This record gives sequence, structure tokens and C-alpha cells, in this order.
Amino acid sequence: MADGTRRIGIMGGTFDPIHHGHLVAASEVADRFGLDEVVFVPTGQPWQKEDVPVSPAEDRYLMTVVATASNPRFQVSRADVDRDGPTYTVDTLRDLRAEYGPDTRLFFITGADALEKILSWKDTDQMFELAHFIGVTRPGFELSAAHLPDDAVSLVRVPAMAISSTDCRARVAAGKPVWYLVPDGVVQYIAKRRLYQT
Ligand SMILES: Nc1ncnc2c1ncn2[C@@H]1O[C@H](COP(=O)(O)OP(=O)(O)OP(=O)(O)O)[C@@H](O)[C@H]1O
Ligand SMILES: O=C(O)c1ccc[n+]([C@@H]2O[C@H](COP(=O)([O-])O)[C@@H](O)[C@H]2O)c1
Repeated sequence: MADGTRRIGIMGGTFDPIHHGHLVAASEVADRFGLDEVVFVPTGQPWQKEDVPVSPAEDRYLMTVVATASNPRFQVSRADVDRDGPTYTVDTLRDLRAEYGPDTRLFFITGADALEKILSWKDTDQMFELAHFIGVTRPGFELSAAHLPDDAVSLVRVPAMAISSTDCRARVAAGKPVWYLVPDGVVQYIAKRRLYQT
């Protein structure tokens, strides 16, 4: 930015596996909000997914690195993977604020499904002070900020990608292809590590 403030997007997710829905959302928000970078932050222990098996954090981290490697504005952070205990976004934001310094504005990107449940997250008041939130459209979910504080959230329409990690895992388990739902390198990583083959 002309005033020296860097604008950093944060795309948090379990990324089990990362898919083109995540990548398109990040790319579209980066364009709309003039972001200098988008940092993808794979969760360590996603406490609201305790009832579903989650792949090892290192596999999810590496798939995220593979998927984002070709975009010079996309970065991947180990902040959540390396922190012990359940993953809370308020901690992610504190860590990235400390890493990027005061001359930075943080924008946290969430899909409509995650935004719906955001008031169940930890320390939301502090969370909304640390970053501006951007809710993006996702097929099958209503995008609304009616339940959230004024000015805390912006809503953005992104190209509709009817893709979920749950569906990608089910397809692999059933022997169906995930080509073009996830980046090519992620298809190969899943096969190499034999992920999702129940
Ligand atoms: N197709 C999509 N379009 C827009 N946003 C998405 C899409 N898929 C996921 N997101 C958003 O990306 C973030 C991380 O999502 P996550 O890693 O949980 O993927 P997921 O596809 O929702 O996974 P799962 O099916 O395992 O719950 C969340 O904010 C989610 O709302
Ligand atoms: O802070 C919380 O309490 C919290 C609760 C649920 C999800 N989140 C964050 O929301 C993002 C998407 O999470 P998920 O579980 O949908 O992959 C990811 O960055 C999570 O750390 C955060």
C-alpha cells in the first residue's frame, strides 16, 4: 500500500485435503481487497472436528505447500500446526500479528459455512479486534453477517466451486478420481501417502 501498511490475508482451514474451492476463494479475495499476500494456515487440532478422523498435520501442511507453490503471493504458515493444544483463531491472529509487525492489516477469510458458526469460536471479541473478517460464498450455504458486529465482516461473492474436502476423501476411499477438484500435485501426494483409503 502507498502508506506502507501491508495487507495480509489469512486462509485458515483443516485442508484435508486442500482443494480448488479454497484456492479460488483466496485468489478472489486477494484481488478484491488488494492483498499483498495470502497466508494459508493449516489447523493443528481442529477442536470442532473432533468427531471426524483428521489426517496428520504434517500431511495437511505439505499438501497445502504443494497446492500453493506456484503462486508467488500465496504463503503457508506452520503457526497452528506447531502450537500444542486445540487450534483457536484468536491464537493464530496473535501469532501472525507478532510475526508481521504493527504495519500490517490482517484479513481472515472464511466460507459461508464457517461464518455461520463463528460465534461458537473462542474469544470472538478479541478475534474481531485483531483482523477484519471476510465471508465468502459457498454453494449450499447462506452467506450472512446479520449475527455479527457491525464493521467486523465483509461479504464477498466468489466463483462457485461445489467442492468439499469431505467429498474428496469419500471419492478417494471409493476409488473415484479427484483430478481437477484438487491441484495435480495434491492428487499425487494423496496417492503417494495412501491417504483416505479407509
Ligand atoms: N468450496 C468452497 N468455497 C468457498 N469456501 C470454502 C469452500 N470449501 C471450503 N471453504 C472454506 O475454507 C475454509 C477451510 O475449509 P476446510 O478446510 O474445513 O474445507 P471443507 O471443504 O469445508 O472441509 P470438510 O468437508 O472436511 O469440512 C473454511 O472457511 C471453509 O468455509
Ligand atoms: O477459534 C476457534 O475456536 C475456531 C473454531 C473452529 C474453526 N476455527 C478456524 O476456522 C478455520 C476453518 O476451520 P475448519 O475446521 O472448518 O477447517 C480454521 O482456521 C480453524 O482454526 C476456529
